[in-house]
Amino acid sequence: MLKAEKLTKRFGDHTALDNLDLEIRAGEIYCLLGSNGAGKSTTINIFLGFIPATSGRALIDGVEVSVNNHATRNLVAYIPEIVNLYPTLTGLENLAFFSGLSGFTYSRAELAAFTQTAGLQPEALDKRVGSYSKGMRQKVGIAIALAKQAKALFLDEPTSGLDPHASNEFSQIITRLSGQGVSTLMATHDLLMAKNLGHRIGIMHQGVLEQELRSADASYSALTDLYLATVNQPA
Ligand SMILES: Nc1ncnc2c1ncn2[C@@H]1O[C@H](COP(=O)(O)OP(=O)(O)OP(=O)(O)O)[C@@H](O)[C@H]1O
Repeated sequence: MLKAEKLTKRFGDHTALDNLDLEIRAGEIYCLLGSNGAGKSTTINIFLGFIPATSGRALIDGVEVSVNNHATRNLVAYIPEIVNLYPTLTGLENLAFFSGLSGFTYSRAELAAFTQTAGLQPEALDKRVGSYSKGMRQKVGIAIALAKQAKALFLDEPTSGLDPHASNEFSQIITRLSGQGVSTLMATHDLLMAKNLGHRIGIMHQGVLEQELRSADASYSALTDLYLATVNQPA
């Protein structure tokens, strides 16, 4: 479903992403770990078509990603730490607007059903997003993914700053989407979440995917040791 082939990104003479080979199957949740500046967001930004790769290819459902490629943009949804919505529009209006950009027109009842699946309280639907908590904004982000019928989800530190309850709710929804065949690439600093939510985990260091493992194959403590050994390598 998601594939990177020798994907490389240079900013000037700095290599932010170095020959990344990666494959994520339909329904798989893949968590990318790595210290600040390891290349996680760069990877996501290339898949989203926000920035061009210097060399190599990113493919979504067999279609090569390029900047402003609407074919691949329509297949994906993006949930960053703070979901970017229009604060003066309500949750429902934001959802109608963003799903409309992908060519979908839904009735109010259909939009409300997406927000319900995403876990947003019905009484919030007609309130302006400016009054929403971080967790509520993320639920609108998930509702947008559902409404767009996204095949791939890109999450960049989505639970950073969420309380444990909201974070747990978020994980449950991602797991449910995975059961429906949605592939997820999530950049996170939360090793426990990666272990509990991810099917596979990659650890990046200085632009290189240094380690890949199935989360079922390592205890939390073994994952922590591997992470520290990877990110503490000398430059
Ligand atoms: N637009 C840019 N121009 C120049 N350098 C950049 C740009 N974007 C990222 N970089 C550099 O590329 C490297 C990888 O950054 P990236 O944001 O992908 O890291 P990250 O793993 O997501 O880090 P964090 O955990 O802090 O979000 C860093 O050295 C960063 O400074």
